[in-house]
Amino acid sequence: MGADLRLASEHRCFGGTVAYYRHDSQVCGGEMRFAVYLPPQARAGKVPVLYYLSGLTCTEETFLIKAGAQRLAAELGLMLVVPDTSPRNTGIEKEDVDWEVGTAAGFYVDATSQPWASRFHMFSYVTRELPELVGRSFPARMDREGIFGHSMGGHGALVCALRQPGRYRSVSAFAPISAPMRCPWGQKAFGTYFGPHTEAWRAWDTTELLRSGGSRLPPLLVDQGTSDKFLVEQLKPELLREACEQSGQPLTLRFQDGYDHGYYFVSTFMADHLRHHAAALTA
Ligand SMILES: N[C@@H](CCC(=O)N[C@@H](CS)C(=O)NCC(=O)O)C(=O)O
Repeated sequence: MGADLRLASEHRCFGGTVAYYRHDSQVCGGEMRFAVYLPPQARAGKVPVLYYLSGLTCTEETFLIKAGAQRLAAELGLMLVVPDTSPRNTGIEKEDVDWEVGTAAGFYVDATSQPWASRFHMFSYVTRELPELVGRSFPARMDREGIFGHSMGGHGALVCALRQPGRYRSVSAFAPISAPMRCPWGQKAFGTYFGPHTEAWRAWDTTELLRSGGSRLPPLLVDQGTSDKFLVEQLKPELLREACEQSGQPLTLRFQDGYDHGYYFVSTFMADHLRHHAAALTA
């Protein structure tokens, strides 16, 4: 472990280890938290890295206690890296008044509008600073990275991949916010983090990135519950399908009958997603 990491807790899990860390982030200007699952194979050598980006209101712990990913990650030899969903305790006025912006709602973008631009740089954090830290602190194969996420984190995974074509070997999402510019969650967050000029928002919207950049990602796997209360107003998977069709991006979009938005849904289809990533990361 690097000297720059502070270990908060460590737990044996399916022969590997779940550990929670804190460190001083340069790009976010203060303390950040993340979690790592090291599979048993990491004791013998380097293993591929799969980043999971969580949704609104989550912490770095939510996925590891609710998604049930560790058993299969241990079998497949995948390292799981789970960042927190935003900086916390920044002192920014109103950071904690609304669950849709601020704390636990970083949206995996680099804010340009003050006061958020002083701390909310989650894109640079999850794509640059955190991977660098992981690469020098753990037995990680940094030439084999995959990324996935849920809801706000599904949007984050897709945008991180689309902004860096060729970087991630595998990409998937659970109930992603597919077109943030065209839904209330995204409009509120982007207005807060980038200001009112919507032209600047396009660089952070999956459907806009697909439309302007074309097919640039490995085949996508996306699962969406049909009883998800956010489906129609916030998530809009039909816009993702349309953008993928227009740009020639391969997409497997599965509607799962009767599933809602929460971790009972995520955990049900977790194995399919882990196998989707392992096929690309361990080949
Ligand atoms: N607080 C919101 C729900 C927020 C929510 O559903 N968050 C999702 C991600 S967008 C989640 O994973 N929550 C944590 C959990 O289910 O444990 C509400 O009032 O409806």
